[in-house]
Amino acid sequence: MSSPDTEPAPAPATPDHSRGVLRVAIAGLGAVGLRVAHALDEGMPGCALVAVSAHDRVRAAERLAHLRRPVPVVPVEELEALADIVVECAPAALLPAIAEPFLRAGKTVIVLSSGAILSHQNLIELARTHGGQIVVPTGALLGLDAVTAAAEGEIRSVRMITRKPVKGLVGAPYLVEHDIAIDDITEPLRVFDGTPREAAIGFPANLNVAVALALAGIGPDRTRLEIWADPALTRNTHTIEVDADSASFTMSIANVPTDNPKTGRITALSVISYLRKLNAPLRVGS
Ligand SMILES: NC(=O)C1=CN([C@@H]2O[C@H](COP(=O)(O)OP(=O)(O)OC[C@H]3O[C@@H](n4cnc5c(N)ncnc54)[C@H](O)[C@@H]3O)[C@@H](O)[C@H]2O)C=CC1
Ligand SMILES: O=C([O-])CC(=O)C(=O)O
Repeated sequence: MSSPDTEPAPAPATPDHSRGVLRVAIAGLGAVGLRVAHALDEGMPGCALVAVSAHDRVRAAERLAHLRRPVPVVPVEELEALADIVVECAPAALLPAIAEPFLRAGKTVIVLSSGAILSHQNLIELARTHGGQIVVPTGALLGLDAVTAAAEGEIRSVRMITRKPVKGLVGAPYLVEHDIAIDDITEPLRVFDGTPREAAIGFPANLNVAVALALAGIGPDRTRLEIWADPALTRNTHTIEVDADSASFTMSIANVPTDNPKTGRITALSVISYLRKLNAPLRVGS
């Protein structure tokens, strides 16, 4: 038996690409998806972009042509066979088609169209049955860690006030249905006062954040929500007021829009920070 002195030095650690690398797929290559794709392509320890889905596959291939490691553009149904985790950042109606195959395989789905979870709650059961996970990132919001922590105690009330520039709200089904014209307003106008459950239907491309807040806290029927159209604003702003037995807090965020005026820049960054934390030696925030 050799003594410790004479034992060969252990081989230097080298990255093992055969296992441990999470294969990431992106479904939807718009404001969020493209930014996340770039971040993954630039390199993220433990994560590799392996495939994307897009509405227009030719255009998507063009948008991805300059990636260092090009990936295939495939229909959403083909993503699961290629990846361990999918970032859903497509139109809300596609949520089941994107999420179901991954959840059935016990994998993880990062859901940006969080409003659509309310009308597809069977996905939660599917995740439970097969050992998959639906992750709703903080997205365009803030402080969901504080809200979920407060929910471990008793939350008495959660209120959110969203103010958006007119072009971020125009065309929302609720406005059309209720004949609320906002194109020519000169003063802030409250266009909605209700719950995230109602807003998920009336403002499907706008109020994912309110549903995320509701899921973190006291649910989509007890959370109160106001939406204002404000012609003087250039940023999507959300203010949250929480009253709980552990703490009361008020938080605000003013989001710089992307090319898609409905979506704040921080949304994609929230996904990127989530992916980066998965393998980080120091993880801050829950
Ligand atoms: N949770 C949150 O905090 C936030 C959620 N969102 C939501 O995230 C989602 C993505 O947002 P954005 O990137 O801003 O939207 P986007 O409209 O810029 O991008 C969506 C992309 O999906 C593509 N698409 C359409 N049909 C498709 C198909 N069959 N297969 C694959 N891709 C298809 C579209 O062509 C488009 O490029 C939306 O549902 C949006 O409402 C947006 C901002 C914040
Ligand atoms: O809620 C959303 O889906 C998007 C939003 O308000 C924002 O980007 O500020």
